Amino acid sequence: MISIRAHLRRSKNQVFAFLVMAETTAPSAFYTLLCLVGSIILLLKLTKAVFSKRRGAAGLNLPPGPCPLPVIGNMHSLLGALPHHAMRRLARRHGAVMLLRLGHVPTVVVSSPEAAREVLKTHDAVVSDRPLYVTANILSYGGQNIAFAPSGSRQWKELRRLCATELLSPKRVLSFRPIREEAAAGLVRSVAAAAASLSPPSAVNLSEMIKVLMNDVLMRCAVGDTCPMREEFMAGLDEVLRLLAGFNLVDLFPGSRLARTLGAGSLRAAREVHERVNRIVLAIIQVLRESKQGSNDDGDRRDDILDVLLRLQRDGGLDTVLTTQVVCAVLFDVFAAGSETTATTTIWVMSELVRNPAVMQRAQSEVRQLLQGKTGVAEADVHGRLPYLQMVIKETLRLHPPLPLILPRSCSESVNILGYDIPKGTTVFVNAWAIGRDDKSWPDAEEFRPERFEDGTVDFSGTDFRFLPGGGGRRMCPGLTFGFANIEIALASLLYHFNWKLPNGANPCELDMTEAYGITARRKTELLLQATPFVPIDQ
Ligand code: HEM
Repeated sequence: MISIRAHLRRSKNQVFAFLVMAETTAPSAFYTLLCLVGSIILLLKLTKAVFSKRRGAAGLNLPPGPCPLPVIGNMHSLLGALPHHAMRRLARRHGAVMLLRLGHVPTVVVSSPEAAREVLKTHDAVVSDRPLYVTANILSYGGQNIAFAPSGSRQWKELRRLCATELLSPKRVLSFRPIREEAAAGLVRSVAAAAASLSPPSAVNLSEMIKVLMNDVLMRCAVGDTCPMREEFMAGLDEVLRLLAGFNLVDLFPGSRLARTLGAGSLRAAREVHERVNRIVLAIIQVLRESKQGSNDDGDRRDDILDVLLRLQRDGGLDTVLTTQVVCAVLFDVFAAGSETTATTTIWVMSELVRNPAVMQRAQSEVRQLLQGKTGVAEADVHGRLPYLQMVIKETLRLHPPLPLILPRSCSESVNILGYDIPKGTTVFVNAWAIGRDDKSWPDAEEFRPERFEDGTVDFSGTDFRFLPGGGGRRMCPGLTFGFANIEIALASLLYHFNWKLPNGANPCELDMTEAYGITARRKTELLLQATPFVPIDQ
C-alpha cells in the first residue's frame, strides 16, 4: 500500500512537472490548469490506470510501450531528458517500434534501421503526411508551405518539383557560390578581428559568428542583399523554432476546449510571431518588386530564390497557383529549414574537432596541403577535393543530426510496421539520433571516428537507414546539397586560416557537449574557442 501511495505521489509530481514544461507562456492559466489536472487525476482511479495493461482496440496488435497515465499519457516518461534521449531509453526497454501517448496524441517512435526502412520506404506513401498540430497550422500558413503541406496535395508535389528543378537544383546551388565565398571570407575576417582585439588572447564566440554567417548566406540566396528588418526577422524565426518544438497544451490535447482555453497564451504567441514574420517577408517582396520596376535591366544579376518564385507567379507554368501567401510560405521554409540546420551542424563539427585533436590535425593538413600558398578559400579549389573533411561532416551528422527526430510524420491510413498495427492518424517519429548511435550498426558508436565513412558506401541519399540526417522517402530534405555546400566552405575556411583550441588551456575532453531543448539539437552553451591565425588573410 505504501508503495502504491508513493507511486501516486510520484505520478502526481510528474504530471505537475510535465505541465511546467508544456506550458510556459501563460502563467496564470497554467496555475489553474495545475489545480484542475491535479484534482482530475486524484478523482480518477489512478491505481487501476497505472497498473493496467495496454490493450489494442478491435484486436489490434499495437506496438509495446510504457503504460500511459490518465490525461497526460506518457508525457511523464519524457521528463528530465531531451525527447530523443528519453525515447531511446524507452525504446531500449520496449522495442524499436514503440507506442506512446503524448497527451491525447497516439505516437509511434521507431528506433532501428529496419523499422525506419518500413516507415521511410516500404510504407512511405502512407506515412508521408505531417501532423498539422494547431501551432504548426498557424506557423505553416495553414499547411501551405513545403514542410507541412499534405503529401497528396498537388501543391506539395509541385513545390517539391520546383525545389528539385529550380529553387534548390544543383545549378542554382552552384550559382550561389560567390555568396558562399564572400560570406566565408567575411567569417574569417570577423574571427581574425575578434581574436586580434583580445589581449591577452581569449576566446571568440564561434557559435554566434557561424549563426550570423549561415543567416547571411540563406538570406542573400533567398532574397538578395536587401532585407529590411533583418534582426527582427531572425529573432522571429528563432521564436518560431521554439514554438514548433511542440509539447504545447493545445497540440497535446487537440480536441480539448479546456486545453485551448488554458493554452491560449501560446496560441497567441504563435499568431503574433507568425504575423510579425509574415509582415517582414511581405516587405521584402515589396522591396524586390519596386527595385525591379525601377530598372528594366537585370544585367547579369544572379536570380535568387524569390526572383524565381516571382517569375513563376507572374508567368505561370506550374500546376498550382502560386499566390503571394504560398511565396511567403516557401521563403519561410527556406529560412526556417536552412539556416538553423546548417549553423548547428557547423558548430558541432568545430566542437568535435576541438575535442578530437588528432582528427582536427588530419582535417587541417588536408585543407592546408590542398590550398598551399593561397591567401583565401575559393569553392572551386575545395569542392569535391576534401574527402576527409566530408567524412568529418558525415560523422558529425551521425552523432548530432540537427533534427534528431527528423520531422514528425502522420499515417494517412492504418499500416502494419514489423508486425504491429499502427492506426490511421498516428504520429510517427523516426529517432535518427538513436539510430546513428546504435552499437549494432556502428561499432563504438559514441566515439567520433570519421574514418568509419572511409569506404564511401554510406551517404546522405536516405537509402541507408543507419544514417538519416536528412530523413528519407518522398519527404526527404530537398536542401541537403545546398546545406552541405554552405557547411563545407565555412569549415574549410576556418581550418585553413586558424588553429583552434579551448581557452585557458582547458583539456579538450572538458568541452561541454550538452544539447539544448528544441526542434533542433543545437549546443546548449555557446562554443567559445581561442583562434590563432595560421595563414594570413586576403584583405
Ligand atoms: C545540414 C543541413 C540539413 C539537414 C541535416 C536537414 C534535415 C532535414 C530533415 C531531417 C528533414 C525532414 C525529412 C523527412 O521528413 O524525412 C528536412 C526537411 C526539409 N528541409 Fe532540410 N536539412 C538541412 C538543410 C536544409 C536546407 C539548406 C534547406 C533549404 C534551404 C532545407 C529545406 C528543407 C525543407 C523545405 C524540408 C521539408 C520537406 C518536406 O516536408 O517535403 N533543409 N530537412
